[in-house]
Amino acid sequence: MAPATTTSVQVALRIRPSTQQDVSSIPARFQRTVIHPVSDTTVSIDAANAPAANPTASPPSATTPAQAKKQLFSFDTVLPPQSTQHNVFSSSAEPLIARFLEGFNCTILAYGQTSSGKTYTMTGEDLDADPSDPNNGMGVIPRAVSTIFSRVKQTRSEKQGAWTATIKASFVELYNEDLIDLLSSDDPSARRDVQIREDKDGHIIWGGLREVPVRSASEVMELLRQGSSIRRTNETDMNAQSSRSHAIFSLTLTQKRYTGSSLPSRSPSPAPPQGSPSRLARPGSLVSYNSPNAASRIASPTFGRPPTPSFAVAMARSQTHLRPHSSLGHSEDQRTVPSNGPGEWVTVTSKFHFVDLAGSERLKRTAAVGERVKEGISINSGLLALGNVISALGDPSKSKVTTHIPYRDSKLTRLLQDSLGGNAHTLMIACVSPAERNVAETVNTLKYANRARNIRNRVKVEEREDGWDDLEWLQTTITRLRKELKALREGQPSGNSLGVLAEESQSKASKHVRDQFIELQSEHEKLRELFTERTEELTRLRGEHGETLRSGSGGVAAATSRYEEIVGPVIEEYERTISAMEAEMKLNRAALRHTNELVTEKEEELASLSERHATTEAYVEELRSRVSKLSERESSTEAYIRDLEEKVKGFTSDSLTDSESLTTLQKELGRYKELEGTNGAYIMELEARLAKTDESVLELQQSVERAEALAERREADVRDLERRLEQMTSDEVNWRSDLERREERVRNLELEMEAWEKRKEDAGRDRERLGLLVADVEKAKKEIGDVSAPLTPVSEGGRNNLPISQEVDELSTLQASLSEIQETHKATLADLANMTDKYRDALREISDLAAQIQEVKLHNHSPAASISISDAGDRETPVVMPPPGTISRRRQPSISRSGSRDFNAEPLAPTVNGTGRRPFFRQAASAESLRAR
Ligand SMILES: Nc1ncnc2c1ncn2[C@@H]1O[C@H](COP(=O)(O)OP(=O)(O)OP(=O)(O)O)[C@@H](O)[C@H]1O
Repeated sequence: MAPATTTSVQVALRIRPSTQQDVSSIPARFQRTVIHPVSDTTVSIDAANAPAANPTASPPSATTPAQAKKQLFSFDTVLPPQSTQHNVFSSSAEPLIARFLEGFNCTILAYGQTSSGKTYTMTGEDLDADPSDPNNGMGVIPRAVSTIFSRVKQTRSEKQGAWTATIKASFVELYNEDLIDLLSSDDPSARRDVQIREDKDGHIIWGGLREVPVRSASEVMELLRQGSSIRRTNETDMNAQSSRSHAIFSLTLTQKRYTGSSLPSRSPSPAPPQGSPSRLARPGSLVSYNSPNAASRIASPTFGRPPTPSFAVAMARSQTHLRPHSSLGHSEDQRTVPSNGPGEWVTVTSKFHFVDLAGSERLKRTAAVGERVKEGISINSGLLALGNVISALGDPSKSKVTTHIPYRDSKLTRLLQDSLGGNAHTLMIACVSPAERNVAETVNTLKYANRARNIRNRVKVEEREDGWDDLEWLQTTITRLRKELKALREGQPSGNSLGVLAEESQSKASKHVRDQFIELQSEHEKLRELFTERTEELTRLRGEHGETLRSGSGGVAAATSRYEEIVGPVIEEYERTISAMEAEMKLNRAALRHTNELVTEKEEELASLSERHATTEAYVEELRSRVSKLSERESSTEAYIRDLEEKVKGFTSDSLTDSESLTTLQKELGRYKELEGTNGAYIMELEARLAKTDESVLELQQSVERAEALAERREADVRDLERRLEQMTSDEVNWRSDLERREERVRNLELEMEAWEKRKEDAGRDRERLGLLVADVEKAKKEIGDVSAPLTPVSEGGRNNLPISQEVDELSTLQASLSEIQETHKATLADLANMTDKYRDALREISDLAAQIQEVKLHNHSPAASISISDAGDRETPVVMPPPGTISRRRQPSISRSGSRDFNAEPLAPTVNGTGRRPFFRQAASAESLRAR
């Protein structure tokens, strides 16, 4: 078996984009993005508002003092919000598929708060889409399934008959601490629970789970759809379709690999016979590679657990002379197969778990009530246990002192035991939301995910001999081996049994040695016979030789030479034969030694088998003793019950005879009942108080929410007022400059007006003068009339002395000066009219200005203006309150009857120098009338 290697849990961080639900459910001021990718492996989070999630948590990997609230976290991959589903799969999940096909167990685990995108990442959208299309919404599971099937197909065609694979799928959910089979064909009410057990090697077994053989990706999608439709989901305030359970979708890949150089001549594994061949074989051991449709409910082994073969499979193996390689202690890679020798079929089983956890949630934020509360508590407690396991495994400071990993604290951690710190390549995809509202949960997720990177798993491909867990098979094998050992010790082959042993347990080489040994033994026998024969002949010859010696010493020399002639070659041959025999004996001894070694090896194997058998027996014994203890306990309980019954009987008979004690007891009973009644009332009262407290908590929650909403509205109002204030401040500046400009113009106009008044006074004086002139002219005209009427007497009387022509001259002179004065008067009147027009224009302009000033005043006296003024405070002098005596006071218009502003009205027309405007208007009017005349 290949040695285990150490590998770290890989962690990818996925930041989801902002969703429609975020926009509608999170107040605008909390929608700000707080997490930002800094590089392909690092993110920074603005955790200013995040409460300390876990005071014992290790500090993040790097935090600069300058950014006390900005924290940096590092991961193996960071996937920004714009990452597509295809990006996520190819950058983090795809590399695991090669490991899975090599025979390693793998796990992909989606972790994060509710609504952070776990289900979207694992399952995604539209399972019927094309998995090779990088632009659709398919998640990690469908893409992985499709890739696995296409690679299996490719390997099958590459290796032809030397490789087979079968895939099975299972789907389980953990809901409120109950494990539910999502692919079970049973009626929901009769559905059997899935149990978690542990085998003697500490591997976790999921008992009673249905595993469905699958032959194509589309079959898997169908199962995925089927299971997902039953999985518990519900709407919460944070997610329209929130998973209310942890779900694990698993694929089990069983590969049969042929290790020989040439193609095998038979199928990898004979189909087991019908029926139950083994007393202890579980249904899981009845794996039929030829009947993929036969979905079986099995005691599904999790990571690292080999399949349990049936006795029939084991027997079939022994009949085909295959020795399980694992019993030789070889791994597949280390195995040395003779280049032209026969190969072996090796079974490798690996599991791929896809885990979609339910998200952690704050019950207040999800607005959970009733059943949702129970679900939320169960989800959170499972995740808390998971967090503790991650902390114990991944916190460097803790891992030094902690040896106990709290896997048993929840079913979730029991299920994931092999994936966290066990035999599996594990990838955690930590999902987070970008919104500020979720920053506390996001920081928590980042901390745990960061810590998970420190978890070390020990991974290996499990290739254990089929049958090690099959007690009946082990017992049969031990019995057979014992027989064979006995036969070997006695040196006589034991028919079929030895033949089976030789074929099963010895290599070709040892068989060859044994054959040679037998051959040599027979040869040795033959030589021994020859040796005896020759020795007899030698003895006879020696006897003959002695007789010859005795009969005559003369022929000694001749006899000796004759003896040497006859015996010499025989002795030489003997010597040769003996040395050859000695060499063969040496060989035989070596062969025997080798055989002895094999026997020793076999004995050791037998000893280890016996040991395991003993362990198994001890286990069985322990179970038996437990059973007997239980039955003992049961019998003692029964005895106790009988005893109690006897006592009750006795008590009844006693009570019949002793009516007093019965009465006392009845009284006592009555008292107890009373007490019970009081207690019941008290409990009810307590419950009512509890309900009230719940109600008030609810009310409190509602009022907090209302207050929050109100605060939000107020904030919006304040923002609006601030905006208006700014607008008014800028308006105020414009108005101020405009006003100053206009005041300047008014001042100029008033100066002009003064000049005109002066000119008007001059014109008045001119008019007076003209009036005098006109009177003179009138008088002159009269005089002329008087003169011209009694023309003759005049020529006779006192004035009669002036010549008429002289008076006529005088008159014409007067008329000429009159007409001249009239001309001047006309010109003056024209000037005056002109001036009056200008003055009216000026008045109109003043009227406009006054109206504008009034508007400004009205603005400045409105509440907003008050705020503005009070806010402006000592910065500026308010525009609406000019100092007394300035020109603006003079320009205040009064409201005439018609509603229009009347600038001729006296109170509104004081002049700068204190004189009223009325005389001026009257003068203007008289000038006007004069002109009209
Ligand atoms: N990367 C993404 N791109 C677009 N939408 C996403 C993304 N991730 C998640 N969403 C959307 O966000 C919403 C919540 O996602 P999802 O249901 O996967 O969250 P969850 O973590 O599984 O939640 P829960 O734990 O409550 O089940 C879904 O509407 C989903 O479509």
